[in-house]
Amino acid sequence: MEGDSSNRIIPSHSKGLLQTPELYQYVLDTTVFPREPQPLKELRDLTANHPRAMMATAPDAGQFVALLLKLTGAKKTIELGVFTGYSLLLTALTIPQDGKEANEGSYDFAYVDADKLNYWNYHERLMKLVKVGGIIVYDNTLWGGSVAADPATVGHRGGAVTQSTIQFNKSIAADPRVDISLAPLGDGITVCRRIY
Ligand SMILES: C[S@@+](CC[C@H](N)C(=O)[O-])C[C@H]1O[C@@H](n2cnc3c(N)ncnc32)[C@H](O)[C@@H]1O
Repeated sequence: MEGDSSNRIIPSHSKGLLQTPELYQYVLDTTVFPREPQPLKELRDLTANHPRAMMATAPDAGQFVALLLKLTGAKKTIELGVFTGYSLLLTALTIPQDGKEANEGSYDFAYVDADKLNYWNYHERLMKLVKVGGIIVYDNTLWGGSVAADPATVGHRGGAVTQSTIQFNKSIAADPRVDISLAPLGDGITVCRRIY
């Protein structure tokens, strides 16, 4: 039957945000995996056997973060939430080797993928740590689509994290200190540029 999803194979990193699993697999196969550096591929393969493998940054979101790092020429970066280090390794592989110690107000780039209930606290702290013109990226800001789902159908990805993410998305949209874009890559990544 057309539109029947019962036989679909869900790509391992899919958070179900794209129209079909095949479309997500297409993005991975055509654009992401052919360009993924070998050490990242190996780390992703190792992480696939971890019981909490879904926590790793999705490779399509990671590719976008690497592009942002290059576009901004970031050298001083900070990351919150490491797990097996996919996003950390991609940052290390992408930024120049001459990174320097950073002080408050001098970070070029921050990547946040830690305690979802604390995203707004991280934001307030990072608004001091990241320089004006610097970038902050928040992962999982669509939280598996649950932010827009009927609360009755949200399941295990619902509850406190969904509510907190909904509030975070509202607050960041109303924050005049940052330019923003919520890119529907991976599990949703919100890119902020500090204005002042
Ligand atoms: C979603 S995973 C990060 C995945 C990582 N970006 C990657 O690509 O592998 C979240 C991580 O944040 C850590 N974490 C959770 N709460 C934290 C906190 N309050 N402070 C620091 N780390 C925290 C967890 O232990 C976990 O390692």
